[in-house]
Amino acid sequence: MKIERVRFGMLRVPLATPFKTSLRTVDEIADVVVMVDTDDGRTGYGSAPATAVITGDTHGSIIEAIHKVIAPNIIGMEVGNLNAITDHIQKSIIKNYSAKAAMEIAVYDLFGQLYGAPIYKLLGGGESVIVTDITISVDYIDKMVDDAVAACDAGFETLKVKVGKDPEMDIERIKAIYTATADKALIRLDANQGWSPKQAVSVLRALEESGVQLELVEQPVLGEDIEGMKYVTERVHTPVMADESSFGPREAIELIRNRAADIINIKLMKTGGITNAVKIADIAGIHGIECMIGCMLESSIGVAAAAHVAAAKSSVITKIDLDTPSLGKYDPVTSGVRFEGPEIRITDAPGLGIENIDGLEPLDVANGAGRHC
Ligand SMILES: C[C@H](N)C(=O)N[C@@H](CCC(=O)O)C(=O)O
Ligand SMILES: [Mg+2]
Repeated sequence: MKIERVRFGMLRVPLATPFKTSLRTVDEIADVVVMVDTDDGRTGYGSAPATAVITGDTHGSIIEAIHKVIAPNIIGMEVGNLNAITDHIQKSIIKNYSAKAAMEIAVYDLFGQLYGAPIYKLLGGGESVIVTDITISVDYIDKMVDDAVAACDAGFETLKVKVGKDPEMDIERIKAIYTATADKALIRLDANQGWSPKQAVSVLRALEESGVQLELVEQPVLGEDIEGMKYVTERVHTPVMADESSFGPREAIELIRNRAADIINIKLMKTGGITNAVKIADIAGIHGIECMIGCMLESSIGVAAAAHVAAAKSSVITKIDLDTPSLGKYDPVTSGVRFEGPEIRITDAPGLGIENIDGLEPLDVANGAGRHC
């Protein structure tokens, strides 16, 4: 089975309610979809969103990196030589992690099809049902409380509450949500880099002193501020998780060495795909550090790949934030991994098990389509 060509599509799914973080507000999932075709008529699927404020990637940059650089480097390669292909993907261009992730996901999908096994089994196997949290967007307090209560009623037992807009308001937001959802849900916070180190310590200490129990706080300060992460980690009881501070294995090692975070959030769009995600889980495992697997606001194609990694690495990846398929008005993918409220069920279909993607709009990239968006 040889890689013959790469095609592109755009996939858009409206959200049930806008997704709001300290960094951005979004009302639709919009992914570049890659279809990697083989000489024996198979197609592997991968996808990537434009999360410019986190990864620096746009739809145009994802398409250009794949079309001009990554695809020409792997066309003609045997799918069975997975390690050689992922090596080519990673080394063909620096950064461009979302483009690399989309391509790796598609190639792993093909690898699974080649051997007739789901990706999580090829990664070592594991439990095929995992449980995700759900995001509560940052908003007016009443709206956040209503969203949190509705999420609990829908069966979610862990809420990932977005903060980082205004420290004083954030304290009030969390106290109100904590009271309204008492004993029904575990609360994790994500400040998306919105606080200074001193603000983070003061907000978290205020919450701790008022008896609010938090599971963890994600990325309290700027991603590049490793000293700031360490400052917060050393001064609060609440476990601190690195998200924007941790992209690939190198950043994970630096964070662990500096004791700058207690937990690492692995996302395929930051690692450049499955290979580095597994490496980070292994590095963290060696150091006794737990990980979360997360996602960007992205389609269920990329999230399905992350679910396979989570299932295979469950001894280290103990926290799951794979909620975007639940935030969309519908799931355009109706086979493979199933997203049913908090439960994510991985089927034993080969690779990712994707048969069809509803509403996928083909992009004629060779003739210039999509490369300027
Ligand atoms: C969607 C997920 N729950 C999440 O919050 N992911 C990111 C933000 C992604 C985005 O802005 O697209 C995170 O910061 O953890
Ligand atoms: Mg985060």
